[in-house]
Amino acid sequence: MPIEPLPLTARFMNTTTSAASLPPGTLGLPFIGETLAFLRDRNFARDRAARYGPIFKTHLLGRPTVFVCSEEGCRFVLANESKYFVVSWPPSTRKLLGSLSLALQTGGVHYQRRRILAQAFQPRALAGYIETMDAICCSFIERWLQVRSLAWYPELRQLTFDIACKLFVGMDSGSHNELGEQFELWCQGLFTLPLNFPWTRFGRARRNRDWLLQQLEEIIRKRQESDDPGDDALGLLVRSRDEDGSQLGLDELKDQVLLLLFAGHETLTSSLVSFCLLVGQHPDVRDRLLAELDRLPDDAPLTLESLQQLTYLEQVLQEVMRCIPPVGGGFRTVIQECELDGYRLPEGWGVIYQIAQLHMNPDRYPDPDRFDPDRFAPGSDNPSQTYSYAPFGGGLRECLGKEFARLEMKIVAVRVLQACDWTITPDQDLSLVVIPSPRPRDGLRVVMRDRRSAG
Ligand code: HEM
Repeated sequence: MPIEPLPLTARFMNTTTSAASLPPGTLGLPFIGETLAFLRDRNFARDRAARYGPIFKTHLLGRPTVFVCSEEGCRFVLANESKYFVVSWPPSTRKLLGSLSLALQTGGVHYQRRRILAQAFQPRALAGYIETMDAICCSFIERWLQVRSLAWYPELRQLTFDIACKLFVGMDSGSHNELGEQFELWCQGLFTLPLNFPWTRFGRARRNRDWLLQQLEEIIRKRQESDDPGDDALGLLVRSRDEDGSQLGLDELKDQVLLLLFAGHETLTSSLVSFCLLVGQHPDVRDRLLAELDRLPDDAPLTLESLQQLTYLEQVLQEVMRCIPPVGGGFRTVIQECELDGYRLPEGWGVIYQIAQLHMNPDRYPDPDRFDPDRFAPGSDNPSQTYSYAPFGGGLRECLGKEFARLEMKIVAVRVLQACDWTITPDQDLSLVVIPSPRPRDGLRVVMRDRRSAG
């Protein structure tokens, strides 16, 4: 997302005066504040924004925190990375990702590493991923059509993990070996209280991290010792040099690869299951998607160009991520006191820019709970070019894998639509679990039928 110049009006400006008041809201109980409600209540931000307005204060994970839910507010936070704000994931996430992970690096090192990692997401690299993504996806679909009745979320999770393992570290069927199991347990600790005991989720996840790093070390060492480190993302990282000409060290490579495996499948699975849910609930949208797919040349391999022509699919995916953003928001710390919309943001406080609430603004999205892909129709007042729409964040830390994610979502969507007719099984809980990323509570149980054999 391009960063537009900021209006330096009196409402959005740095200030060292303490005349401005703190945002409205409550800090909750001593020490734990409102942490438990935040972790358990999916309407936490919605309810408080309705009560206090789009900028409110609370107390989370050990410190006072301001939620920012307005378009201008999100733009201010995202455009002022490193000036007033710096990324600061919760303590459990920080410890499990590792300090050498791009998501935690800041300043010049972050900039430099981002340039290196970005090479794995250039258009030429992306074009080279299509065949693998397509082949893995089609093999999962064949299996689903044989099983016919399944919980889709865990299946989609395996699919995205297999793709990430193959494209990032060259490993086949990652979800079917111990790596997949350990990885799942590690993910479960990412957003928890950082209590390091053998019986806590966080404590177990720390041990899973140690195990995963050992495996990654073996894989990385082999590549480093080989004359040909390979063409996948790991090969690229092993060959890369920073501006001083030095290579990334083993510890950093392990953290960066772990991040890619995580980022490369957790959020993607969420967006795919939401697509299957929402399209399954809207037959009119599915019919329009199928009509668009009929225009794809028969049996021709998918390419970046042919996928680009699927403009209605693009709209549907945008609306899916508006309604159920895979990442609910981003965590920051105020590094220099500033003023936002007349409120003081003190140095040291936490800030969360809230994507989920941003996407529910009725002024931008009339009847915001309605699933309506025509909101993103070309030529209309398309909100995707503004800060009212930010599923991938924005500014210096905009999602590095955005184009990879969009590509994989499109390929899976095309193949699923072409091959499968699915019905959402009644009598299941479709309400969303939101941490670490949204998914239907019962895993989206569906019954499948092969469209191709139905003629
Ligand atoms: C639908 C899928 C995805 C969504 C919605 C998504 C969303 C996001 C968001 C909102 C951020 C910014 C967080 C912040 O502001 O602190 C982010 C960062 C990031 N994403 Fe994604 N992401 C997706 C898929 C991916 C994929 C497939 C990859 C890589 C394989 C990836 C890699 C990253 C990385 C490395 C960062 C950190 C960037 C930095 O700090 O400079 N993401 N993502």
